Amino acid sequence: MEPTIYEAVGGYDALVRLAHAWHQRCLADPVASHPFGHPGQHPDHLARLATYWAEALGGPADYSAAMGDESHVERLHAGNGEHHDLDERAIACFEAALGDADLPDDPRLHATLAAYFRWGTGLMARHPDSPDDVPAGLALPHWSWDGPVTT
Ligand code: HEM
Repeated sequence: MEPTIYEAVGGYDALVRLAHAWHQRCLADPVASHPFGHPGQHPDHLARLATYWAEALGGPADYSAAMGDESHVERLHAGNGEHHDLDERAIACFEAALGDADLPDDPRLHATLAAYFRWGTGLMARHPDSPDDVPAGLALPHWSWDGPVTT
């Protein structure tokens, strides 16, 4: 059977490296650094982000089991107005981070991860007006080698 994206990238540890690399790229960017570094953000942000990505990419469902659902995550990102420039900068930082994180040198894997992140950024931007607009009980969305998983 074909490996999951989670397996192909190298599992949780590889996704933690990717989360760190993305965060470093964002912090170094004049636009993408703005959302980060405010007081009150979760101290385990990068581990939680990697756990979320693991689940979305075919790994264990630990985020949903222990941390939250999609509604929780989208509420964290909601209510900041439209911010297309920020989103594009964050996507560019992610694409650069793919080269920083010591991942398998596999162009299909890199393209799949980049497509996932672009899609995910769109999901996070769905509720610009208020976190109250995010419906309750959303399931964490999954991404496959063929794009979004629809159940
Ligand atoms: C424009 C792009 C993005 C920006 C600027 C951004 C920013 C942030 C910030 C500032 C936090 C910390 C929130 C807090 O603790 O108060 C956060 C948490 C998080 N973000 Fe994003 N994010 C972006 C895209 C994404 C994408 C594409 C995903 C998933 C595919 C994602 C998943 C998460 C998760 C899982 C958390 C942690 C939630 C938790 O603490 O349980 N983010 N993000």
